[in-house]
This record gives sequence, C-alpha cells and structure tokens, in this order.
Amino acid sequence: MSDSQENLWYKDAIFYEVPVRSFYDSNGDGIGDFPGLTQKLDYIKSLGIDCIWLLPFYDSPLKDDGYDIRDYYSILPEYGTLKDFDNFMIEAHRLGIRVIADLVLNHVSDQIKWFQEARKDRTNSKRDWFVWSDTPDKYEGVRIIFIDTERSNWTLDPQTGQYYWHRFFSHQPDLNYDNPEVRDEMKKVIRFWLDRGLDGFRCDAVPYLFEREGTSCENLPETHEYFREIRKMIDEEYPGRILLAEANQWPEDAKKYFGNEDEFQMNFNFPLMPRIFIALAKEDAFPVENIISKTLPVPEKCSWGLFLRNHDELTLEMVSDEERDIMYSEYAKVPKMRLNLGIRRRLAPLVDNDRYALEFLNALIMSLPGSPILYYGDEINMGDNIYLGDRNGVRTPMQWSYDRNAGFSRSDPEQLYAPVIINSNYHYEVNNVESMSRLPSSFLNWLRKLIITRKRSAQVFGRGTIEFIHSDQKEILAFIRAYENQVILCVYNLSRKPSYVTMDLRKYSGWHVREMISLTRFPDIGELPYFFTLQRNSFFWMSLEKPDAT
Ligand SMILES: OC[C@H]1O[C@H](O[C@H]2O[C@H](CO)[C@@H](O)[C@H](O)[C@H]2O)[C@H](O)[C@@H](O)[C@@H]1O
Ligand SMILES: [Ca+2]
Repeated sequence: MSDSQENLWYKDAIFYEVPVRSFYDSNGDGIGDFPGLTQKLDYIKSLGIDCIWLLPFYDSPLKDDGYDIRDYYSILPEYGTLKDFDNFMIEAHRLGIRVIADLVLNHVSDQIKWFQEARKDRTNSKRDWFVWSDTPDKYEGVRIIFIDTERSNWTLDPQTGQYYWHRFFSHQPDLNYDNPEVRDEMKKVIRFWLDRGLDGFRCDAVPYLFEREGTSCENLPETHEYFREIRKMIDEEYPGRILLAEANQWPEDAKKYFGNEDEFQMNFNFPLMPRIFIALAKEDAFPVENIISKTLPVPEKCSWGLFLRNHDELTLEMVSDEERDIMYSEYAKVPKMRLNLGIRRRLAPLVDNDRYALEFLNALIMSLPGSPILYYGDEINMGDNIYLGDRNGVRTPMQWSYDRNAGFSRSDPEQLYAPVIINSNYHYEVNNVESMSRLPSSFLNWLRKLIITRKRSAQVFGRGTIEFIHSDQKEILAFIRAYENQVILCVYNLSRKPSYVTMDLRKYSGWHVREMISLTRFPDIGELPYFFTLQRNSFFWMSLEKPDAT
C-alpha cells in the first residue's frame, strides 16, 4: 500500500472508546490504570478493533472526569506514569492497534497553574490567556450547554472583580484563542503527545474556541482557521496522524469541520445518532435516510465517526423539540434518566436489552458511510446506574468475569471508583467478557462475527457510495453500498413486527446474492422484483456478485 493510501487508515477502521479509569485495575486500588489497560489489549484485539480512543488521562482534579485538565504534560498518578503510557503505546502498536487520545483545547481546570496565575491580579502575564469581562452581559444570548448546573457562561472571580468565560462547568475557564501564546502552547501540547507515539486526537468541544460579540460564539471562521493551522502542522510533521472532531452541531455546521480536506479527517456524526433512535421508535426509515442525505457527501479523504453511545449523555441539543419529545418519551421515561438536554443511559438499557434491537443498531452503524466507534462495555450489553450523579452511571467498571468486582479489580468493593452493575437484568455475573466469550450464541460473539464480516469488506462500508432503494414499506430501510467492483445490498426492518419488501433490482439482473455473515447463497436476481421477508428489527447484508467475477 502506498504511503498516501496507508495514511487513509481511519476510513477503514473500527474504533473503541476507552476510559483508562474504567477498564482494568492492575494494582488493586479500585481504579483502572495504564498497566491494566495494557494487559487487556489482547481482548481489544480479539474484538477486531483497529484504533483505541482514550478518554482524558492527564493530571486533573476530576471534577469533569478528566475534561478539566490541570497539567497537559503529565498523567494522572492514579493511572500510572509516562513510562506506563509509553509501554502501553508500544504494546498497542505491536498488536497493530492505533491509539488516539482526547485533546481538550477549549478549556482547562481552574486548578491549572496558568489560571492560578491569571487570577492573581489583572496585570499578571497569564491574565490574557483567559477571557475576562467587567460585566456578565458580554456575548449575550450565547447558549448554556450544561443547563442543569450552570446559570451563566460567566463566573465572577472575587479577587480581581472580573468575570471569566466558560462554556462548560464554572470550574472550567475557557482559554483565550485570540492570544497567540495560547495557540502556540496548544501546538506544543499536540507535539508533546504525538512525539510519544499517539496516532491522533479526538478533539473535544471544537466549535467553541473563539468568541465574537453578536454571534453564537460557535463555529466561527477563526476557529476553523486555527484547526487548519493545526492540521497543516500535523500533515507536515506527523503524516498519517489524524484529528477527529467533536462538533455537536446541525448537519450544515458539522460538515464544515472537514473543510476542504484541510481541517479534520474525521468528525462524529452527531446529526445521525439520535435520528437512528427516532427511526427505531417510530418504526420509520425516513429519519435515517433524510439525515444521511443531509450529511453527505463528505470530501473523499474524510470520514464520519458513526456511534450509538459514548461517555456523555445521549445529547439532544441539535434536534427539533418534536424529535426531543419522541426521544424522551421512548427512551427516558424516568426523570433521573435525563441530564441537560439528553439521556444518560447506556445502549442496552435504552432498548430494554432487546437482542433484536441491539443487533440491528450495531449492524446499522457498521454499514452506513463512515467508521464505527464502539463504547467500551456495549459489546457485553452493560447496564447503567442512573442513581450515580452526572454521567457516572454510564462509566462504571468494565465487567470481565463473574468474580468479585466483576473481575475489574482485586480491591474491596467499597474501594472501587464506582460500583459495578448488579441490577438483575444486567448483572455482571451474566454480562461479562468471560461468560459471554464462552457462550457461542452470546451477543459478544455475535458482534465479533459481525465485525469480522465488516472487515472483509471494510473499504465498501468505509469508502463506498450509498444509494437508497425505496419501497412502499415505511419500516424498510434499504441501500446499496458500492466501491470499485464490490456491491453490497443492506436491508433493515425497523418494525417491531416481521415485514417484507419487494425491490426492483433489475440493474443487477443475473447477479448472485450471498448473505454476508453466514455466506448462504440466495436466489439470483432476475427481471422480477426481488423479495425479502424480515424478522422484527432484523437486517440482511447481501453481497451482490457479478456472475463472471471471481
Ligand atoms: O469538557 C466539557 C465536556 O466536553 C465534551 O462535551 C460534550 O458533551 C456534552 C454533553 O455532556 C455536549 O453537550 C457538548 O456539546 C460536547 O462538547 C465532553 O465529551 C464531556 O465529557 C465534557 O464534560
Ligand atoms: Ca489501579
């Protein structure tokens, strides 16, 4: 493979999101760590993962689970040392697994020495690293993101009598990107970690870097310009490393972060994610088809990150009121399940642990255009704990076995950073890697099979075109993926009841049809409409093979 082809690795990759804290505790203190994660790399490899996304592991007071960074150049001591990190990187790369890490550019912890300096007095040399105002009226009308905890984007610093700007928690002051020293410091941070071998970054909260009066202070041209600078630096100094944007925005704004192939290579498909759940709730393919049309095309070397859940609440900021109502009434029947404008639940509980729905949803994100990103524990249908505060209920210890603490740690159960899941429907004694690996019919083994199947055709799914096939059945979502000489037909039944569909596939008349997971041969396509019956919430991936092709 040529260098430029190899540098497009992310387009064919499957990603796995991992918090070091939650994965495996190697020293029995109740907290996951880098040596623990290193020990579990074989498992990640066995899932078929190409790239790990690490949540923030930097020194932090952990008031926002590490998204409040106190020192960008060191590792939180509980997680290990820089040497442990280096060792983890070596082992991951030895297994052929790439690693990207969270990069929090927009804001810092109020405990970082930069802010401690800045708030000493108004003339301090670090003062201008942050955004200050004499009144809380500046940038009026800019939305508040953490609406359950914050009343304003400004907080008064009593010592210096000015307000500082923060888009998230009040303990997370925003950096001032109008200051060139800040822009340079963040480039230094990027180089520091890329020099240690990281394959790129998941860039947190990218829309918010710059502020301008009279705007929403989101997606400003200056913000795009800064990311173009960073991209240029990476392309020149670290070719093949990637930037993945977390830009939770409406489709037209989200798409802009790909730039002209000169900003982010990847971008989470936030517009798609809630609409998948809406389509499932309404038993209607339209929300998915409609949003896919709105988010495509993307530049050739770019890719959407396709996900169902992550470490945050399932955010509903960028949907209509009607769509949000559907989501709340279907998926958050109890008030405690809600947080800010979202739903703080894991994937399996969202769909009542329905195996059909779980297979359906995972297959869908593996077959739409982009690169799938799985959240740790969702492969074993982990439950959640809505009685833990903030988003902690979806961040509980990984469940490895039916031993004490789900095999996550040898500590006393009381010492764990969070309790393991013992709800009877999701108990770790059943939902754990060891038990589910041993059971041939488990969801975990099914997912492994699906991933193997996807990897056999990674380029079609990751890079291919998509063409929707319409039918009279609103519950049927069908599309053709094609890349070079490979053609795949995907058919999904969104209904909770069995359904059927007939399709005009005359364009492929004479072609063979093979179900891709079992390799079962179906009748060849002819001149008559092609007919499928589908079980409730089920799907087919069909390889369409030209008769004379090898
Ligand atoms: O560092 C602050 C937060 O940054 C990310 O936040 C994103 O998640 C929010 C929901 O929790 C979402 O509403 C917002 O648009 C995003 O930028 C990060 O993923 C969070 O964990 C973190 O608290
Ligand atoms: Ca530990």
